Order: sequence, then structure tokens, then C-alpha cells
Amino acid sequence: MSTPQIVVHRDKELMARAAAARLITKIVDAQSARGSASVVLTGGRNGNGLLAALAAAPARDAVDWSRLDLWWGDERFLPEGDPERNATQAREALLDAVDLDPARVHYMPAADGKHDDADAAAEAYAAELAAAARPEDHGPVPSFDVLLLGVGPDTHVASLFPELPGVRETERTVVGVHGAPKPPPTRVSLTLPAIRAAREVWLLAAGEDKANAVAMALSGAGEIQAPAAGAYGRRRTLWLLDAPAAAQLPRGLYPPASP
Ligand SMILES: O=C1O[C@H](COP(=O)(O)O)[C@@H](O)[C@H](O)[C@H]1O
Repeated sequence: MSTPQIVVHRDKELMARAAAARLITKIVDAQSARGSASVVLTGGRNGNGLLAALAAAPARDAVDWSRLDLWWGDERFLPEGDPERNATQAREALLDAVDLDPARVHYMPAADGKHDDADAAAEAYAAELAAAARPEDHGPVPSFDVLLLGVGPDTHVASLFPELPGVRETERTVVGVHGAPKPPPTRVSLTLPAIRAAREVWLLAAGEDKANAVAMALSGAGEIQAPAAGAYGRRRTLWLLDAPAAAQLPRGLYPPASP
């Protein structure tokens, strides 16, 4: 478990641009060290904001997109191409504009009849993760270089919501989620054990509606009540915030935002 490190930016636009720059560097470094890089994407406003900032960054050309593995932390269980699917939104924000290797883009299954329910979809995705894990990963999921998570106003991350069964899962790496309080109610999500297999976990939160969630998760709340509190990386856990989202954090927990 790594101790959370907090970085606060002036506003959400700057936060997105800074996170995109950070991600480009991380991918380039991983590709240079190991030949390829792996990133787990998140949905939501901040995740999509980061992807849009990455699409607009001139330095994006430093990435070899064909040597990047993309996975998802969660998905809304909807038909393929549905505008509310995290995958559809990620494609619009960035993925359709870069030369990815389709074999390395690991979409979570859609509600398309092939997987008749979210539990079957979760099992299929867990099998795909297990097939990609190597002996040096020492577990059933790859050691992702960076796993991105948007933090919801209720402290949910991926589709792990407070008190729902998904956040209590200790064995499976992917679960079907039913009755999510945020629409759509049926989803597929990585579990906390799968999230914690990542080398680095980056949590993104911007806006005053996230301030209470951020303060709760970083002030000792339990992961069942505040799932974001249980999301950490093996080497690094980075909270990337804007000033409004950091407003309720105890003073002294982080250096001031740059003006
Ligand atoms: O529904 C979801 O919400 C969270 C947070 O989204 P935000 O818009 O409040 O930032 C997101 O992380 C998750 O991937 C998504 O499915």
C-alpha cells in the first residue's frame, strides 16, 4: 500500500492538462523501460476531460500508441455504441484519433446478447485479464502502469459504490454491479483487489460537489463507506484535484495550488 500523495491545481482545466502531461510521460517511460505500457481508463467527467486534454496535447505524438494496452476500470452495462458507455465517450474524447492496436484495446463487454447479464460480462473480463497476466505479475491481473479513477460525489470509484456488495469483494477481480445509485443501475467493475494490483493509481476529482467525498476518503474513512479510501497503487497513489475539490481537506495536508 502506498501513502496518498495529493496534488492540487487551480481549476479543472489545468488539472486535466497537467494530468495528461503526466500520463504522456508515464507511458513514454514505461514503453522505454519495458517495450509497452498499460493504462486502465475511467469514465466520468474528469476521466473524459483528461482524455480530451491528451488528444489536444502536442506531446501526444511522443507516445507509441500501437504499444499501449488499454483496459477499463468500469463500464455501464449498455449496448455497444450507447452514448452513455464509458468506452463510447473515451473513443470520442481520444481513442478514435490515435493509432491504437485494436488487439490491445480491451473493452468491457457490452449488453449485446453475447453476454446476457453483467455477471457473465464480468466473468468474461476477468478471464481476459487473467490471460494477459504474466508470471511476474504474481496474480490474476496485469500490473497496470497507471490505473485512472474518477471519484464520484458519494466517494464511489469505478462502479464500486458505498455499502454495495462490489466494494466488499475480496476474491474476484471483476464483478457485475446491480442497483447502482447512479444511472444506469447495471454495471461491470474492477474490484478493489484488482485496482490495487496497479503500479500507480491516480484518482481524479474536480469541482465543489466532490469536496466532501475527497475529504472523507482522505481523512480515514473505511473503504466500505468510502470506496475511494480503498483505492491505492502498489508503488504510488496520486490524488489529482482542483482547488474546489480540495476545499474541505484539512489545512497542511497538501501544498497550496499554483496561482
Ligand atoms: O459513472 C461513473 O462515475 C464515476 C465518476 O464520474 P464523475 O462524472 O462524477 O467524475 C466514474 O469514475 C466512473 O467510471 C463512471 O462509470
